[in-house]
Amino acid sequence: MLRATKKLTEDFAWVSVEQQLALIEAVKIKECADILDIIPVPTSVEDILFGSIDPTALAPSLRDEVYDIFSLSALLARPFRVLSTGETRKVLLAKAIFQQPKLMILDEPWDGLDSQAKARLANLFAQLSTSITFVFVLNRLSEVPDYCQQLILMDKGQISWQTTVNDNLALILAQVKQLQHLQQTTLTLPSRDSDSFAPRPLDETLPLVKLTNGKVQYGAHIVFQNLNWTILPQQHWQVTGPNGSGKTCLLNLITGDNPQCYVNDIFEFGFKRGSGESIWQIKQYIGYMSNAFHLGYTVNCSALHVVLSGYYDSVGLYQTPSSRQIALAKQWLTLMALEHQAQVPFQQMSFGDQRLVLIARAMVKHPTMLILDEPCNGLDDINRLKVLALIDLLAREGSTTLLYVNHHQEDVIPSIKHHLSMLDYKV
Ligand SMILES: Nc1ncnc2c1ncn2[C@@H]1O[C@H](COP(=O)(O)OP(=O)(O)OP(=O)(O)O)[C@@H](O)[C@H]1O
Repeated sequence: MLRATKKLTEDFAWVSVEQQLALIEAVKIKECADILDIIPVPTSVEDILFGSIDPTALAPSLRDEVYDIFSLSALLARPFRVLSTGETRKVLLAKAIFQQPKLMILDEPWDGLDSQAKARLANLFAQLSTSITFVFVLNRLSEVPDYCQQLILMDKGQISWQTTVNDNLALILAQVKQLQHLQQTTLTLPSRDSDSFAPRPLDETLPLVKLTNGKVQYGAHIVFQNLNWTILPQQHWQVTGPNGSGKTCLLNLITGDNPQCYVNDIFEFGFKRGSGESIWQIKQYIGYMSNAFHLGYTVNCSALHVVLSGYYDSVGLYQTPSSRQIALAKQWLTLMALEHQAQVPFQQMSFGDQRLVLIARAMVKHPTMLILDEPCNGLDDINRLKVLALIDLLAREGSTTLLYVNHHQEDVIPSIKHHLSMLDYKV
């Protein structure tokens, strides 16, 4: 048994969100000062990459290309646990490539990667496909690489269909497009709960958010600076920028989850930040969903309770919802085709189903501001299109302002007409 395990680790590399989570958790435990009772030395990116791999054993051309694709030189000395979602994914992918396995299993490898890294990595995989066997686990049919020879469709834990990839792929894509069209034409949003406290801005004529000379800095590393951003009610924005450019930091200034909101000049929802308001006074205006939020939603209540927690901005449900709220939350689950899983513990659901539940949670109160940071990661084609259509419906309804971060160019939300590029604020 031991021999089999050892052989596997040499010949086999696996990249998935579960691996990403496990590594983050392992580093957190290793660095937990409460357990160690000493000041821990942070685990650097270099430790993660070359803990079990000898860098001198790598072909220089491969090493240089991977360094270049993922901008690794700038990351090597950084503590692993402070990396952005996309940077963490890049480290995992680089480690898998450096392992030089015979078999590489890549579960949604592109999720979270910026478009430049994605395109270059796809090229590298195409080159490596002559010497490595790849198994891609993908939700988007459009992402199936053309060197894949077999396509397997899974349904409810079973192989439902298997085919050789040739013209079939074009046929399947056409069918999916038809289904997407059907999905979009029949969608309606569950209504708002008029009895629950659904705050609107104190003064509708003022901007919802005004950030003046915004800056986020960690030690000597200035993530962005001189960022001026005014968001008016009903002005929907897309925020773009490469991995690590500060999109999440910026949005977390608004939600209050980044402590640097107190050293920035931020006016939002009628409050000047740092003038005695509580974080909950801010959060009541906001519906929020991000990769980090998903990974941090570790409470194991039912899917229905997760949706209901959106009314209270809590992680887990600690208040008694009204029968109207329960009925509306059930409607959201039905809309996501998850009504049969209402009582299923959240942690037992698939990653994609969890994602749908958390998106419903973010939208359930028809918030004043809906902040969605890469909401569609882990969703299959049909659910992705459905979610994008729902977000657009909510934006068009007229009481929600949308802030949207996304790396996939095809995931367009028609209502969004404004664009903030983090590249304009790079130092
Ligand atoms: N607590 C922290 N300490 C040090 N650096 C941090 C901390 N939090 C974030 N950073 C750094 O700030 C930079 C911006 O991170 P952020 O998560 O905002 O990037 P992003 O644009 O959202 O990236 P991605 O597209 O990968 O999600 C990253 O380089 C990250 O390493």
